[in-house]
Amino acid sequence: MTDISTDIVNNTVIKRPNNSHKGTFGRVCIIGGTNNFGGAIIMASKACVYSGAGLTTTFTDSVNLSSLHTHIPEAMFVDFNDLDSIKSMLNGFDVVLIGPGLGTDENSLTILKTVFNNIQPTQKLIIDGSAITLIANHNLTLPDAKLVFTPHQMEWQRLSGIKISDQTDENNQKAVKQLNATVVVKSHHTKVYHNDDIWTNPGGTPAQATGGMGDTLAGMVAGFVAQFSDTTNAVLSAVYAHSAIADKLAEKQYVVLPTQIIEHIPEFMKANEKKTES
Ligand SMILES: NC(=O)C1=CN([C@@H]2O[C@H](COP(=O)(O)OP(=O)(O)OC[C@H]3O[C@@H](n4cnc5c(N)ncnc54)[C@H](O)[C@@H]3O)[C@@H](O)[C@H]2O)[C@@H](O)CC1
Ligand SMILES: Nc1ncnc2c1ncn2[C@@H]1O[C@H](COP(=O)(O)OP(=O)(O)O)[C@@H](O)[C@H]1O
Ligand SMILES: [Mg+2]
Repeated sequence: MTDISTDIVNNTVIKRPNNSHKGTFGRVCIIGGTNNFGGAIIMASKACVYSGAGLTTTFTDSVNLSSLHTHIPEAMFVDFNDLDSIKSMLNGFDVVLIGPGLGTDENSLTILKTVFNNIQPTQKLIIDGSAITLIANHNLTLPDAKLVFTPHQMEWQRLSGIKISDQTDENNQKAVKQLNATVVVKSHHTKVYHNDDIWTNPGGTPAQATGGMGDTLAGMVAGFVAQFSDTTNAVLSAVYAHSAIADKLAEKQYVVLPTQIIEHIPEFMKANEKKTES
């Protein structure tokens, strides 16, 4: 088992090449936000854009459109009830994140199934929040794609069948291998599992215990995975950055809001970027 360290971030967050453009830094699709969870998809989308993804498109309920664009005009919008658009557009993205505020009703299930039926093996699919609960509730078969899951302990219990009290590294690792995925099990000591490797996140604070904190992390993971070629290191760097920013803010704040973390992502990445071009 290894602690995630600043070294991983320093070697992952590369200096941007001079001749780059938005297409260099990945096309991301973010799907979620039923009419009562609009905030979740806005936070995930904003975190993704602020992490540096080249192009971010948010597929959400149309009731969220004006608030999405008020908070993050850089994100594009598609109505997630337009299943034909999901089918025709999905393959144009390098990274797909599904789940923040997606909800667990029949409509949410239809959207998730549409994504599963159309995703390609070369695409990176990040599965968070309600999407994890839907997979567990409906025993869905996972698609062939490069999978990353970001469950909190209760979602992990639903998906893996391992009770929170039994979520040891040994038990978790067995379940992760069956999923053939990278899994971030979020808690006050977040762990990341990939094949035989296990990492512990050394940071994090109870000041982070507020709704939307995981939606923000999911957006960061999507943004990092879109830009940095090694997916596991990109996931580890996003997990580390999320809590390192929170820890810093918590030195002076009783509670740290997800939206405050988002504002500090570009500054954290600059302070921790690799010193040479690669
Ligand atoms: N502003 C928004 O729109 C928000 C939307 N949200 C969305 O709401 C949906 C449901 O997610 P929830 O997680 O709220 O509900 P869930 O029902 O999936 O899980 C929450 C339950 O898990 C328990 N739990 C046990 N261990 C935990 C741990 N280590 N971390 C977190 N919870 C733990 C909690 O006490 C709680 O009872 C998701 O799609 C999520 O993205 C939430 O993120 C809250 C904010
Ligand atoms: N006490 C804590 N210490 C450290 N990190 C925490 C603590 N409480 C919550 N977090 C972090 O906040 C995030 C919560 O994720 P999640 O429960 O999915 O939030 P939401 O779905 O409301 O956005 C995780 O990254 C978790 O590690
Ligand atoms: Mg969550």
